[in-house]
Amino acid sequence: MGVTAIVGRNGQGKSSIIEALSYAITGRSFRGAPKDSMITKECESSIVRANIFSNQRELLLELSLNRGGSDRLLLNRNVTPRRDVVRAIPLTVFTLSDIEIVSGSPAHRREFIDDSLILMGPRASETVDNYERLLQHRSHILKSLQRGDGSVGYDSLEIFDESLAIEGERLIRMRLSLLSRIEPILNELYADIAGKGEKVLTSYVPSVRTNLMSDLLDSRRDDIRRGITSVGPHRDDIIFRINGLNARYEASQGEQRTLAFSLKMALHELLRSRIGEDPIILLDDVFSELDEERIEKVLKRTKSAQAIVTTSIDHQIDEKVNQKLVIESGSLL
Ligand SMILES: Nc1ncnc2c1ncn2[C@@H]1O[C@H](COP(=O)(O)OP(=O)(O)OP(=O)(O)O)[C@@H](O)[C@H]1O
Repeated sequence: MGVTAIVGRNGQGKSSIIEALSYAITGRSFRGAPKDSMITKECESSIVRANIFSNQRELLLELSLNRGGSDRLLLNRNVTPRRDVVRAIPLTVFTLSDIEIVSGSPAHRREFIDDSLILMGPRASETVDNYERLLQHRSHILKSLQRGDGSVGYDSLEIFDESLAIEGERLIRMRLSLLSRIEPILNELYADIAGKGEKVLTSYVPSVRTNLMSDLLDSRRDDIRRGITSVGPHRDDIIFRINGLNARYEASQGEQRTLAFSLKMALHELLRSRIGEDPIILLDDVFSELDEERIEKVLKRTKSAQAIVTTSIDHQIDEKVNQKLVIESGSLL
């Protein structure tokens, strides 16, 4: 347990270590980077090998990535499906771009809440997937009705919209329920880091005016003309208010980052109570806009877990973490 800091100047490979670890576990780059950029230039493959202590067990995780070929994911030397690895090694990752959950477009907040739902269990995960699949299907139907190529009839939308409305309403209910569980933890965390008396309120902003089925019906003609579904959870937003002010527009960068961190950590706490242990925490270069006091509070919050943090700020970091490693030109000294 405890915090390991990886310290180094810009461009030495700090983010690459965090990215390699989270890519090996989740199969996704938090920078949105394609697989090929995970392989050293002019090389054909790369290997991530990590000894991980998770679920009270020592695990050996090995991922080999091959340019233009298929990849191999091994857990304790056995080929293992990605979803089993994700389940075996719960993870909380917080990076610079997570500020966009607060400062970015509504799509970032929807992605945060849906990704969080996926971690909450198979039922929620299935609802997120089903809605996404149905929405894509509806988009195909709308486009072919728009073209008028006769491949689908208008009445196919009738049956289809019923399923979409049921799944969409279910997704909204799940998002609302998760938000109501996140909010008290978020408040506790935010007030601890930012100062007592700071109050965060979350509100869900639905695109639905009456109920989803009748709104789909009302907008059907327009949707066919535009080829898109104009109403549903994929058009909703979440507003975070700090002391009454909309954090997207009115909070400082430091406040936005603190709020984004508190959100991720609130989810971390929910996950911990679900699985009975702390997920591993990876924090990539997130201290830049935070003052000394906030950095200390953030680190204190991660101490009960196994955490790796990267930073270029070496100033007194040794006193705040359990061990410090220095990185230079891609190698840990
Ligand atoms: N596929 C690749 N092949 C070779 N070098 C790469 C590849 N992808 C990234 N690099 C290089 O690796 C170096 C380390 O990048 P990384 O983002 O890990 O640095 P960092 O220490 O986190 O820097 P910063 O503090 O600026 O965020 C960069 O110079 C980058 O250009």
